[in-house]
Amino acid sequence: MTAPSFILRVQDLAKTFRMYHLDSMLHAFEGVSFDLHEGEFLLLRGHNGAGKSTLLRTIWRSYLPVAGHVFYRSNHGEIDLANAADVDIALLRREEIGFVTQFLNARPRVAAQDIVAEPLRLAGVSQAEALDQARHWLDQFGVRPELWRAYPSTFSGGEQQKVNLARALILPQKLLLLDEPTASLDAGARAALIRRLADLKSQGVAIIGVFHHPGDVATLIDREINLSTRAVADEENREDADVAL
Ligand SMILES: Nc1ncnc2c1ncn2[C@@H]1O[C@H](COP(=O)(O)OP(=O)(O)OP(=O)(O)O)[C@@H](O)[C@H]1O
Repeated sequence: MTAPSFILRVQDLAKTFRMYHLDSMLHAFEGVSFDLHEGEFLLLRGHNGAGKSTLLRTIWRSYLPVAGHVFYRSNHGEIDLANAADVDIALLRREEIGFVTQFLNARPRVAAQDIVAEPLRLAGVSQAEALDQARHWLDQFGVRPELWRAYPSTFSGGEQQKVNLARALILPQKLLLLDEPTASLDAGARAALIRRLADLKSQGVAIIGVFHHPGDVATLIDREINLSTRAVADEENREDADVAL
């Protein structure tokens, strides 16, 4: 049987930060390689400072790596995210790759429901339908109806996070990067998030996530990479893991 082709192939990826004020370099991670396929859920583990967030941000291309490749099979063809033009990265972020952090980038005077509906509007969904779905997801994540038309800049940390998740997960993407998305969520919202991730995974969305309480997503995990020990674990067959760190 031929192995399914990858969505993401990370090859010998390394990120170093230059600490100008100290005139020194800090190695966040190096030699990271793995493949990710449709519908796979990869958990990133490691101690504080092991490089988990930095790896996600490098794949998302907030950071440029100092070495390696991030081959991504987009709907427009294969592209190396490590070397792609900013304009291509912007397009992929709009259409195919999602990134959820614990922090909402709240824009002034934009209502919660409009923030959540925006990805659907950009995808051509009508205003009425997009708002309907936005309210559905705000409700699923436990945002009170009286807040739907309010501005999230004044929301609590957990409420902002719920708006963030509703927006990020409203439209299935090919690749989803999650940086501690459960950090400030209550139990109800955590359960809603896990249900939504299971649903997206079954639709073929490939997911890479960092979770401080991985037990939350235990049922979804296919593979793990530990950036502290460079160990790789494959749920099904450790010997056959196509991950080489
Ligand atoms: N912009 C930056 N400039 C300089 N150093 C940075 C920068 N971002 C991260 N680092 C350093 O890179 C290392 C990895 O940080 P990172 O945030 O990726 O770790 P992490 O594994 O996500 O940690 P945690 O579990 O604490 O969130 C840390 O030592 C951090 O200080």
